[in-house]
Amino acid sequence: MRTIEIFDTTLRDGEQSPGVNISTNEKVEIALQLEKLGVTRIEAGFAAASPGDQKSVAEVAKRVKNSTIVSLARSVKSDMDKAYEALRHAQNACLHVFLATSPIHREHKLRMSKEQVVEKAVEAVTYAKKYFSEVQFSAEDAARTEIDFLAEVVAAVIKAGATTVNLPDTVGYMTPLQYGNIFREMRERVPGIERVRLSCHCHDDLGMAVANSLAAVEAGATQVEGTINGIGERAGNAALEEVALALETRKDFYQATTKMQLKEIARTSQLVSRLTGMIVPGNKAVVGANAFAHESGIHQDGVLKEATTYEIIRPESVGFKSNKLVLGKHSGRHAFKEKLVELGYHLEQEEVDTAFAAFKELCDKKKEISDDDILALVDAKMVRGAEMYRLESVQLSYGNLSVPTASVRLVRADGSVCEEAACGNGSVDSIYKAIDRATGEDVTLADYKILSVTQGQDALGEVFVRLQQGDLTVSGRGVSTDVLEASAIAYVRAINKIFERRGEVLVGAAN
Ligand SMILES: CC(=O)SCCNC(=O)CCNC(=O)[C@H](O)C(C)(C)COP(=O)(O)OP(=O)(O)OC[C@H]1O[C@@H](n2cnc3c(N)ncnc32)[C@H](O)[C@@H]1OP(=O)(O)O
Ligand SMILES: CC(C)C(=O)C(=O)O
Repeated sequence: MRTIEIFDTTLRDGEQSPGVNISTNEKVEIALQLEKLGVTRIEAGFAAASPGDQKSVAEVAKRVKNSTIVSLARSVKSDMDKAYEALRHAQNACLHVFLATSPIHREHKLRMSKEQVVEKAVEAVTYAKKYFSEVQFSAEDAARTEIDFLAEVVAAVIKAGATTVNLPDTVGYMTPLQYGNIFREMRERVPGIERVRLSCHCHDDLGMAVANSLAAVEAGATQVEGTINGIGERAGNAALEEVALALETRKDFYQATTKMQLKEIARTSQLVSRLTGMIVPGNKAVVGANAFAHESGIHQDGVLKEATTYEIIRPESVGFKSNKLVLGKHSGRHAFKEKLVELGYHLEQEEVDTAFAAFKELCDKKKEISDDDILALVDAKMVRGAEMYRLESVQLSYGNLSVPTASVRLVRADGSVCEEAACGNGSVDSIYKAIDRATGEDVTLADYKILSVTQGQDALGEVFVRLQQGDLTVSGRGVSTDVLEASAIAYVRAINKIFERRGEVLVGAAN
């Protein structure tokens, strides 16, 4: 089994994400977490970019002990001098010097011939070696470089003393097969290449950064570069947590592993997201909020019976507490019952079925069902005595210049129907007057409270009412995604309690 070294560039290439600017203290905090995560190298910045970047590299170099600290530098002496200054106090340091090799970059950006590129690369590595025993050379845009010329540059920098050679797919142009072939070609063509670390660095412009990195590993790369959560220039870099998990989960195939402490992945991802402001998409592999969430009934049933039916990674193995069964309209009875037990309900099958039917109705109105929704729903369905009246429908005509008018349709316990309409001072008042007419009851509304049980625009609204009739005081509670419907339900339930309290016999129970 080979051990692949992990080179983390969250603090350098990751910080090249538009809009991201990480302070020195934040960089130190992330670097210490990366050290815990067990990455081999931490690229702390580009010391020559600004005094702030130089300071950050220096602080990280002072604080981190177990990972090698790296600074990037152009093949320019003044850049390398600044990197040296920043890295002086590091326990283990590496200078990362780069120069583009592809025809596009040579012609348009550097305006250099092939000969000048080789000469400058060798000169830079030779200069760097005066200060550093570890020197990484990156042939920027290696992936679009003529293969013969790339082999020439790689051979020359190894001869000059580079200890790591990195072959980046700077613009994310490669397919896995093509990128792997570059590594195969270099290993065949360049004598002595086996003595240096061979590194890959992939960008995600075509969504293939992780696949390309793994292809490089298959083809002999010994180091993978990337960032936490895949952040970085443009579409970002290879997400290191994905690379590590692919190697771990498919050890059988890759025959390679890393020294990463996988249990630290969740914490690292959350820290990077918080300090960079780069939100992790819900469906992101390994660290997204949905990566271990199951929504559909068939999957939930499978996972409850045996997690490996639908999970190839144990959430605990990457630092999450557990998987999640998200209740929604695709969920089935198994998951619903499991949730009820988790919430402390032990219901008979018939009650579960009743609550499940109500749950499915709610799902059609609401995207995601929270624990509070379930509590409110079960409470509303189960904790209820026999009823004299059931609200079948409520309709409202409302305009800011007209008097609100409500009509209600109630079903009595004996199955008969009563329908009434009324105007009122407001929507709720008109509904309550219509219910009074329909039931023939003379009651006083002593209290009315409205609460949002759950969060979001489609939250459940909960209404409490207190009614008085002579010496009798009763209360009622209604829950619905519509507060007016909740108001009507609460009122009808309170009226039912008046009948109960008066001891009037109910013929069958409407529900
Ligand atoms: C693929 C990558 O991610 S590479 C890393 C990218 N990261 C960054 O660029 C962040 C830090 N960069 C910076 O702060 C600035 O670009 C600096 C300080 C490095 C340089 O700033 P300036 O001197 O103002 O130059 P500017 O950035 O405008 O242009 C880059 C110059 O470096 C040259 N250059 C680019 N790469 C290299 C290299 N590897 N080695 C030597 N020279 C290089 C360019 O050809 C250009 O030279 P020119 O001025 O002769 O045309
Ligand atoms: C400097 C190199 C490694 C780089 O970031 C790239 O080529 O994308």
